[in-house]
Amino acid sequence: MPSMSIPFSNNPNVLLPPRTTTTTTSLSVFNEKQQTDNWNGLKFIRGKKLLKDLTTWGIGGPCNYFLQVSDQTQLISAIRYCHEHSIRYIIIGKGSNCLFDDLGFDGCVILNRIEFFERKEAGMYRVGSGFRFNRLGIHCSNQGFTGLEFAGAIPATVGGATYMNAGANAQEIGDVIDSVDVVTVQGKLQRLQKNDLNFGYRSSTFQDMKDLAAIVVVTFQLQESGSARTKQKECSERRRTTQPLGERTAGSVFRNPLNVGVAAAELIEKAGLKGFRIGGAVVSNVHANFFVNVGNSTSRDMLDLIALVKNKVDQKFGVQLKEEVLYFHPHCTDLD
Ligand SMILES: NC(=O)C1=CN([C@@H]2O[C@H](COP(=O)(O)OP(=O)(O)OC[C@H]3O[C@@H](n4cnc5c(N)ncnc54)[C@H](OP(=O)(O)O)[C@@H]3O)[C@@H](O)[C@H]2O)C=CC1
Ligand SMILES: C=C(O[C@H]1[C@H](O)[C@@H](CO)O[C@H](OP(=O)(O)OP(=O)(O)OC[C@H]2O[C@@H](n3ccc(=O)[nH]c3=O)[C@H](O)[C@@H]2O)[C@@H]1NC(C)=O)C(=O)O
Repeated sequence: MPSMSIPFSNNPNVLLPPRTTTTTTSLSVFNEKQQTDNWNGLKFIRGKKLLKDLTTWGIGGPCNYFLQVSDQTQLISAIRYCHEHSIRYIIIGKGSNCLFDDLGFDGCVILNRIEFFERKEAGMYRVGSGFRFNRLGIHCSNQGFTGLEFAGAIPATVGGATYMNAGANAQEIGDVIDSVDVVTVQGKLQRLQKNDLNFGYRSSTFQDMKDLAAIVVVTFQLQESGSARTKQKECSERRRTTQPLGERTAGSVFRNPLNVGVAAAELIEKAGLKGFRIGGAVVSNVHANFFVNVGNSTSRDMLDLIALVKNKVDQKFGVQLKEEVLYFHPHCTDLD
Protein backbone atom coordinates (compact mmCIF):
# COMPACT_ATOMS: atom_id res chain seq x y z
CA MET A 1 0.00 0.00 0.00
CA PRO A 2 1.47 3.41 -0.86
CA SER A 3 2.44 5.33 2.25
CA MET A 4 0.80 8.56 1.02
CA SER A 5 -1.85 8.75 -1.64
CA ILE A 6 -3.77 11.88 -0.83
CA PRO A 7 -2.40 15.12 -2.25
CA PHE A 8 -1.47 17.98 -0.01
CA SER A 9 -3.43 21.18 0.07
CA ASN A 10 -2.10 23.36 -2.75
CA ASN A 11 -2.33 26.47 -0.62
CA PRO A 12 1.02 28.28 -1.05
CA ASN A 13 0.83 29.53 2.53
CA VAL A 14 0.94 25.97 3.79
CA LEU A 15 4.17 25.40 1.90
CA LEU A 16 5.91 28.42 3.38
CA PRO A 17 9.19 27.18 4.88
CA PRO A 18 9.30 27.68 8.62
CA ARG A 19 12.05 29.83 10.12
CA THR A 20 13.61 27.91 12.95
CA THR A 21 13.57 30.85 15.31
CA THR A 22 9.82 31.28 15.16
CA THR A 23 8.18 28.06 14.04
CA THR A 24 9.62 25.01 15.69
CA THR A 25 10.89 22.38 13.30
CA SER A 26 10.19 19.67 15.85
CA LEU A 27 6.77 19.23 17.37
CA SER A 28 8.14 18.96 20.89
CA VAL A 29 6.55 22.26 21.83
CA PHE A 30 3.20 20.49 21.71
CA ASN A 31 3.95 18.69 24.95
CA GLU A 32 4.62 21.86 26.85
CA LYS A 33 2.13 23.83 28.89
CA GLN A 34 -0.29 25.97 26.90
CA GLN A 35 1.03 29.47 26.29
CA THR A 36 -0.32 32.52 24.57
CA ASP A 37 1.46 35.09 22.41
CA ASN A 38 -0.13 38.51 22.31
CA TRP A 39 0.48 40.66 19.24
CA ASN A 40 -1.43 43.81 18.21
CA GLY A 41 -4.39 42.75 20.31
CA LEU A 42 -4.43 39.21 18.89
CA LYS A 43 -4.07 36.27 21.23
CA PHE A 44 -2.34 33.26 19.66
CA ILE A 45 -2.65 29.99 21.58
CA ARG A 46 0.61 28.09 21.43
CA GLY A 47 0.88 24.33 21.24
CA LYS A 48 -2.22 22.90 22.84
CA LYS A 49 -5.16 23.44 20.50
CA LEU A 50 -6.22 20.06 19.15
CA LEU A 51 -7.22 20.01 15.50
CA LYS A 52 -9.48 17.03 16.07
CA ASP A 53 -11.77 19.43 17.94
CA LEU A 54 -11.96 21.72 14.90
CA THR A 55 -12.80 19.18 12.20
CA THR A 56 -15.87 17.11 11.42
CA TRP A 57 -13.70 13.98 11.06
CA GLY A 58 -12.44 14.47 14.60
CA ILE A 59 -8.86 13.64 13.65
CA GLY A 60 -5.72 15.72 14.21
CA GLY A 61 -3.12 16.56 16.83
CA PRO A 62 -2.16 19.99 18.16
CA CYS A 63 -1.21 23.01 16.11
CA ASN A 64 1.73 25.18 16.94
CA TYR A 65 -0.25 28.43 16.78
CA PHE A 66 -4.03 28.84 16.93
CA LEU A 67 -6.12 31.97 16.53
CA GLN A 68 -9.84 32.61 16.16
CA VAL A 69 -10.76 35.73 14.19
CA SER A 70 -14.14 37.43 14.21
CA ASP A 71 -13.58 40.35 11.84
CA GLN A 72 -11.62 41.40 8.80
CA THR A 73 -9.13 43.55 10.72
CA GLN A 74 -8.16 40.65 12.96
CA LEU A 75 -7.78 38.36 9.96
CA ILE A 76 -5.53 40.82 8.11
CA SER A 77 -3.40 41.33 11.24
CA ALA A 78 -3.10 37.56 11.71
CA ILE A 79 -1.92 37.08 8.14
CA ARG A 80 0.61 39.90 8.50
CA TYR A 81 1.89 38.35 11.73
CA CYS A 82 2.36 34.97 10.05
CA HIS A 83 4.18 36.55 7.11
CA GLU A 84 6.43 38.72 9.25
CA HIS A 85 7.38 35.68 11.32
CA SER A 86 7.54 33.22 8.37
CA ILE A 87 4.90 31.01 9.90
CA ARG A 88 2.91 28.91 7.47
CA TYR A 89 -0.81 29.21 8.05
CA ILE A 90 -4.18 27.98 6.95
CA ILE A 91 -7.69 29.33 7.32
CA ILE A 92 -10.40 26.89 8.28
CA GLY A 93 -14.16 27.20 8.61
CA LYS A 94 -16.22 24.23 9.77
CA GLY A 95 -13.31 21.86 9.11
CA SER A 96 -15.61 19.63 7.05
CA ASN A 97 -13.16 19.06 4.24
CA CYS A 98 -9.89 18.67 6.16
CA LEU A 99 -7.72 15.79 7.25
CA PHE A 100 -5.10 16.80 9.79
CA ASP A 101 -2.33 14.53 10.97
CA ASP A 102 -2.15 13.04 14.46
CA LEU A 103 1.23 14.78 14.77
CA GLY A 104 -0.56 18.09 14.40
CA PHE A 105 0.36 21.07 12.26
CA ASP A 106 3.63 22.94 12.63
CA GLY A 107 2.20 26.33 11.73
CA CYS A 108 -0.79 28.54 12.49
CA VAL A 109 -4.42 27.51 12.13
CA ILE A 110 -6.74 30.52 11.83
CA LEU A 111 -10.35 29.70 12.66
CA ASN A 112 -12.66 31.94 10.65
CA ARG A 113 -15.62 33.28 12.61
CA ILE A 114 -16.35 36.39 10.53
CA GLU A 115 -20.07 35.91 10.87
CA PHE A 116 -21.93 39.05 9.83
CA PHE A 117 -24.98 38.95 7.55
CA GLU A 118 -26.43 41.97 5.72
CA ARG A 119 -29.46 42.19 3.44
CA LYS A 120 -28.55 44.82 0.82
CA GLU A 121 -31.80 44.67 -1.18
CA ALA A 122 -34.38 42.04 -2.12
CA GLY A 123 -32.41 38.86 -2.87
CA MET A 124 -29.00 40.47 -2.36
CA TYR A 125 -27.04 39.40 0.70
CA ARG A 126 -23.54 40.40 1.84
CA VAL A 127 -22.20 37.73 4.15
CA GLY A 128 -19.04 37.22 6.23
CA SER A 129 -17.01 34.20 5.09
CA GLY A 130 -17.27 32.59 8.53
CA PHE A 131 -21.08 32.62 8.40
CA ARG A 132 -22.63 29.16 8.59
CA PHE A 133 -23.52 27.90 5.13
CA ASN A 134 -26.48 25.82 6.32
CA ARG A 135 -27.93 28.79 8.18
CA LEU A 136 -27.60 30.93 5.05
CA GLY A 137 -29.37 28.29 2.93
CA ILE A 138 -32.29 28.00 5.33
CA HIS A 139 -32.65 31.76 5.79
CA CYS A 140 -32.64 32.65 2.07
CA SER A 141 -35.06 29.85 1.24
CA ASN A 142 -37.42 30.87 4.03
CA GLN A 143 -37.33 34.41 2.66
CA GLY A 144 -38.51 33.04 -0.72
CA PHE A 145 -35.26 33.21 -2.71
CA THR A 146 -33.87 30.37 -4.78
CA GLY A 147 -30.28 29.25 -5.44
CA LEU A 148 -29.05 28.12 -2.04
CA GLU A 149 -31.68 25.54 -1.06
CA PHE A 150 -29.00 22.82 -1.19
CA ALA A 151 -26.92 24.62 1.45
CA GLY A 152 -29.48 24.06 4.20
CA ALA A 153 -27.93 20.77 5.25
CA ILE A 154 -24.25 21.32 4.52
CA PRO A 155 -21.81 21.71 7.39
CA ALA A 156 -19.50 24.41 6.02
CA THR A 157 -18.78 28.11 6.18
CA VAL A 158 -19.55 30.49 3.33
CA GLY A 159 -15.78 30.93 2.72
CA GLY A 160 -15.03 27.18 2.59
CA ALA A 161 -18.03 26.55 0.36
CA THR A 162 -16.96 29.34 -2.03
CA TYR A 163 -13.37 28.10 -2.14
CA MET A 164 -14.58 24.58 -3.08
CA ASN A 165 -17.58 25.72 -5.16
CA ALA A 166 -19.80 23.56 -2.97
CA GLY A 167 -22.71 21.92 -4.69
CA ALA A 168 -25.50 19.40 -4.27
CA ASN A 169 -28.87 18.61 -5.78
CA ALA A 170 -27.96 20.24 -9.10
CA GLN A 171 -27.10 23.60 -7.49
CA GLU A 172 -23.67 25.20 -6.92
CA ILE A 173 -22.74 28.20 -4.82
CA GLY A 174 -20.84 29.72 -7.77
CA ASP A 175 -24.10 30.17 -9.70
CA VAL A 176 -25.45 32.77 -7.26
CA ILE A 177 -22.32 34.71 -6.28
CA ASP A 178 -22.21 38.36 -7.33
CA SER A 179 -18.80 39.33 -5.91
CA VAL A 180 -16.17 38.13 -3.46
CA ASP A 181 -13.87 40.20 -1.25
CA VAL A 182 -10.52 38.57 -0.55
CA VAL A 183 -7.43 39.50 1.37
CA THR A 184 -4.12 38.81 -0.37
CA VAL A 185 -0.93 37.47 1.16
CA GLN A 186 0.35 41.07 1.18
CA GLY A 187 -2.60 41.89 3.46
CA LYS A 188 -4.48 43.91 0.80
CA LEU A 189 -8.24 43.78 0.25
CA GLN A 190 -9.43 43.05 -3.27
CA ARG A 191 -12.93 42.67 -4.76
CA LEU A 192 -13.55 40.10 -7.50
CA GLN A 193 -16.73 40.63 -9.53
CA LYS A 194 -18.90 37.90 -11.00
CA ASN A 195 -17.15 38.20 -14.39
CA ASP A 196 -13.71 37.66 -12.81
CA LEU A 197 -14.84 34.41 -11.21
CA ASN A 198 -14.53 31.05 -12.85
CA PHE A 199 -16.33 28.20 -11.13
CA GLY A 200 -16.29 24.54 -12.18
CA TYR A 201 -17.17 21.24 -10.54
CA ARG A 202 -15.62 21.63 -7.07
CA SER A 203 -13.18 24.17 -8.50
CA SER A 204 -12.90 27.94 -8.30
CA THR A 205 -10.67 30.85 -9.27
CA PHE A 206 -9.57 30.92 -5.62
CA GLN A 207 -7.88 27.52 -5.80
CA ASP A 208 -5.49 28.91 -8.46
CA MET A 209 -4.90 32.35 -6.96
CA LYS A 210 -1.23 32.50 -6.03
CA ASP A 211 -1.66 35.52 -3.76
CA LEU A 212 -4.88 34.50 -1.99
CA ALA A 213 -4.74 34.57 1.77
CA ALA A 214 -8.46 34.32 2.50
CA ILE A 215 -11.97 34.91 1.29
CA VAL A 216 -13.49 37.51 3.62
CA VAL A 217 -16.93 38.49 2.30
CA VAL A 218 -19.26 36.95 -0.28
CA THR A 219 -22.17 38.83 -1.90
CA PHE A 220 -25.02 36.76 -3.30
CA GLN A 221 -27.71 37.68 -5.80
CA LEU A 222 -30.73 35.38 -5.63
CA GLN A 223 -34.00 35.26 -7.55
CA GLU A 224 -37.46 35.06 -6.02
CA SER A 225 -39.22 31.72 -5.98
CA GLY A 226 -42.41 30.51 -4.37
CA SER A 227 -41.06 26.98 -3.97
CA ALA A 228 -37.67 27.72 -2.35
CA ARG A 229 -38.74 26.74 1.14
CA THR A 230 -40.19 23.40 0.04
CA LYS A 231 -37.17 22.67 -2.12
CA GLN A 232 -34.82 23.40 0.78
CA LYS A 233 -36.70 20.92 2.98
CA GLU A 234 -36.56 18.30 0.23
CA CYS A 235 -32.78 18.73 -0.14
CA SER A 236 -32.29 18.26 3.60
CA GLU A 237 -34.58 15.24 3.65
CA ARG A 238 -32.72 13.66 0.73
CA ARG A 239 -29.45 14.15 2.55
CA ARG A 240 -30.89 12.59 5.71
CA THR A 241 -31.94 9.47 3.82
CA THR A 242 -28.85 8.99 1.63
CA GLN A 243 -25.91 10.17 3.76
CA PRO A 244 -24.60 9.12 7.19
CA LEU A 245 -25.57 12.25 9.10
CA GLY A 246 -24.59 12.41 12.74
CA GLU A 247 -21.46 10.34 12.14
CA ARG A 248 -17.92 11.68 12.00
CA THR A 249 -17.27 12.16 8.27
CA ALA A 250 -15.86 14.79 5.92
CA GLY A 251 -18.63 14.56 3.34
CA SER A 252 -17.57 13.04 0.03
CA VAL A 253 -13.96 11.82 0.19
CA PHE A 254 -13.55 11.68 -3.60
CA ARG A 255 -14.78 13.93 -6.39
CA ASN A 256 -17.01 12.21 -8.90
CA PRO A 257 -14.86 11.22 -11.90
CA LEU A 258 -15.54 13.39 -14.93
CA ASN A 259 -16.65 11.88 -18.25
CA VAL A 260 -17.12 8.41 -16.76
CA GLY A 261 -20.84 8.63 -16.13
CA VAL A 262 -20.68 6.88 -12.81
CA ALA A 263 -20.36 8.31 -9.31
CA ALA A 264 -17.36 7.60 -7.06
CA ALA A 265 -19.75 6.05 -4.51
CA GLU A 266 -21.07 3.56 -7.01
CA LEU A 267 -17.55 2.47 -8.03
CA ILE A 268 -16.58 2.01 -4.37
CA GLU A 269 -19.74 0.03 -3.64
CA LYS A 270 -19.25 -2.15 -6.75
CA ALA A 271 -15.67 -2.83 -5.65
CA GLY A 272 -17.24 -4.46 -2.58
CA LEU A 273 -15.82 -1.92 -0.15
CA LYS A 274 -18.88 -0.77 1.81
CA GLY A 275 -18.16 -1.44 5.47
CA PHE A 276 -14.43 -2.06 4.80
CA ARG A 277 -12.43 -1.05 7.85
CA ILE A 278 -8.86 -0.08 8.70
CA GLY A 279 -8.47 0.59 12.42
CA GLY A 280 -11.08 3.20 13.30
CA ALA A 281 -11.73 4.30 9.70
CA VAL A 282 -14.67 2.66 7.89
CA VAL A 283 -16.30 3.01 4.47
CA SER A 284 -19.87 3.98 5.35
CA ASN A 285 -22.57 1.39 4.79
CA VAL A 286 -25.01 4.22 4.10
CA HIS A 287 -22.99 6.05 1.42
CA ALA A 288 -19.78 4.54 0.05
CA ASN A 289 -18.08 7.89 -0.65
CA PHE A 290 -18.29 8.83 3.03
CA PHE A 291 -15.61 7.41 5.32
CA VAL A 292 -16.50 7.33 9.00
CA ASN A 293 -14.27 7.80 12.01
CA VAL A 294 -15.97 5.28 14.26
CA GLY A 295 -14.33 6.69 17.36
CA ASN A 296 -10.64 6.13 17.36
CA SER A 297 -9.42 6.58 13.79
CA THR A 298 -5.87 7.80 13.44
CA SER A 299 -4.85 9.95 10.51
CA ARG A 300 -2.83 6.96 9.29
CA ASP A 301 -5.96 4.73 9.37
CA MET A 302 -7.84 7.26 7.25
CA LEU A 303 -4.95 7.82 4.80
CA ASP A 304 -4.51 4.06 4.40
CA LEU A 305 -8.23 3.56 3.82
CA ILE A 306 -8.22 6.30 1.17
CA ALA A 307 -5.18 4.73 -0.54
CA LEU A 308 -6.69 1.24 -0.43
CA VAL A 309 -10.02 2.34 -1.90
CA LYS A 310 -8.24 4.25 -4.64
CA ASN A 311 -6.12 1.23 -5.54
CA LYS A 312 -9.04 -1.20 -5.58
CA VAL A 313 -11.20 1.06 -7.75
CA ASP A 314 -8.29 1.59 -10.14
CA GLN A 315 -7.55 -2.16 -10.35
CA LYS A 316 -11.19 -3.12 -10.87
CA PHE A 317 -12.44 -0.33 -13.13
CA GLY A 318 -9.33 1.52 -14.37
CA VAL A 319 -10.65 4.78 -12.86
CA GLN A 320 -8.30 7.02 -10.86
CA LEU A 321 -10.34 8.68 -8.16
CA LYS A 322 -9.28 12.17 -7.02
CA GLU A 323 -9.74 13.31 -3.45
CA GLU A 324 -12.10 16.13 -2.55
CA VAL A 325 -10.78 16.27 1.02
CA LEU A 326 -7.51 18.09 1.75
CA TYR A 327 -4.66 16.62 3.79
CA PHE A 328 -2.39 18.91 5.78
CA HIS A 329 1.08 17.55 6.39
CA PRO A 330 2.34 18.24 9.93
CA HIS A 331 5.66 19.72 8.77
CA CYS A 332 6.79 21.94 5.95
CA THR A 333 5.93 19.96 2.84
CA ASP A 334 8.61 21.31 0.51
CA LEU A 335 11.09 19.06 2.28
CA ASP A 336 9.04 15.90 1.69
N1 LIG B 1 -22.15 18.75 -0.42
C1 LIG B 1 -22.07 18.29 0.82
O1 LIG B 1 -22.95 17.56 1.26
C2 LIG B 1 -20.89 18.62 1.68
C3 LIG B 1 -19.95 19.51 1.22
N2 LIG B 1 -18.84 19.85 1.96
C4 LIG B 1 -17.87 20.78 1.37
O2 LIG B 1 -16.77 21.00 2.17
C5 LIG B 1 -16.32 22.37 2.06
C6 LIG B 1 -15.80 22.73 3.41
O3 LIG B 1 -16.24 23.98 3.96
P1 LIG B 1 -15.62 24.42 5.37
O4 LIG B 1 -15.89 23.37 6.40
O5 LIG B 1 -16.07 25.78 5.66
O6 LIG B 1 -14.08 24.45 5.01
P2 LIG B 1 -12.88 23.77 5.82
O7 LIG B 1 -12.80 24.37 7.16
O8 LIG B 1 -12.96 22.30 5.72
O9 LIG B 1 -11.67 24.28 4.96
C7 LIG B 1 -11.26 23.57 3.83
C8 LIG B 1 -10.32 24.42 3.03
O10 LIG B 1 -11.07 25.42 2.36
C9 LIG B 1 -10.29 26.59 2.25
N3 LIG B 1 -10.97 27.68 2.98
C10 LIG B 1 -11.86 27.59 4.01
N4 LIG B 1 -12.28 28.82 4.39
C11 LIG B 1 -11.64 29.68 3.57
C12 LIG B 1 -11.65 31.11 3.44
N5 LIG B 1 -12.38 31.92 4.21
N6 LIG B 1 -10.85 31.66 2.49
C13 LIG B 1 -10.09 30.88 1.68
N7 LIG B 1 -10.04 29.54 1.74
C14 LIG B 1 -10.80 28.96 2.67
C15 LIG B 1 -8.95 26.29 2.88
O11 LIG B 1 -8.13 25.69 1.89
P3 LIG B 1 -6.56 25.97 1.80
O12 LIG B 1 -6.00 25.84 3.14
O13 LIG B 1 -6.06 24.96 0.83
O14 LIG B 1 -6.51 27.37 1.30
C16 LIG B 1 -9.31 25.22 3.86
O15 LIG B 1 -8.23 24.46 4.24
C17 LIG B 1 -17.45 23.11 1.52
O16 LIG B 1 -17.03 23.63 0.29
C18 LIG B 1 -18.50 22.08 1.19
O17 LIG B 1 -18.72 22.02 -0.21
C19 LIG B 1 -18.64 19.32 3.17
C20 LIG B 1 -19.52 18.41 3.70
C21 LIG B 1 -20.71 18.00 2.99
C1 LIG C 1 -21.39 15.23 0.12
C2 LIG C 1 -20.91 16.04 -0.80
O1 LIG C 1 -21.62 16.37 -1.96
C3 LIG C 1 -22.45 15.40 -2.58
C4 LIG C 1 -23.86 15.92 -2.57
O2 LIG C 1 -24.34 16.09 -1.25
C5 LIG C 1 -24.75 14.91 -3.33
C6 LIG C 1 -26.21 15.31 -3.43
O3 LIG C 1 -26.42 16.16 -4.47
O4 LIG C 1 -24.22 14.76 -4.67
C7 LIG C 1 -22.88 14.29 -4.75
O5 LIG C 1 -22.76 13.00 -4.17
P1 LIG C 1 -23.02 11.71 -5.05
O6 LIG C 1 -22.60 11.97 -6.47
O7 LIG C 1 -22.42 10.54 -4.37
O8 LIG C 1 -24.60 11.66 -5.08
P2 LIG C 1 -25.63 10.54 -4.73
O9 LIG C 1 -26.89 10.96 -5.40
O10 LIG C 1 -25.64 10.27 -3.29
O11 LIG C 1 -25.07 9.22 -5.47
C8 LIG C 1 -24.75 9.20 -6.86
C9 LIG C 1 -24.94 7.77 -7.40
O12 LIG C 1 -24.16 6.85 -6.66
C10 LIG C 1 -24.98 5.78 -6.22
N1 LIG C 1 -24.53 5.33 -4.88
C11 LIG C 1 -24.55 6.20 -3.85
C12 LIG C 1 -24.13 5.80 -2.60
C13 LIG C 1 -23.69 4.46 -2.45
O13 LIG C 1 -23.30 4.02 -1.36
N2 LIG C 1 -23.68 3.65 -3.51
C14 LIG C 1 -24.10 4.05 -4.75
O14 LIG C 1 -24.08 3.25 -5.70
C15 LIG C 1 -26.40 6.34 -6.16
O15 LIG C 1 -27.35 5.34 -6.30
C16 LIG C 1 -26.39 7.30 -7.31
O16 LIG C 1 -26.70 6.63 -8.51
C17 LIG C 1 -21.96 15.21 -4.00
N3 LIG C 1 -20.62 14.66 -3.97
C18 LIG C 1 -19.75 14.86 -4.97
C19 LIG C 1 -18.41 14.23 -4.81
O17 LIG C 1 -19.99 15.53 -5.97
C20 LIG C 1 -19.61 16.67 -0.68
O18 LIG C 1 -19.18 17.32 -1.63
O19 LIG C 1 -18.95 16.52 0.38
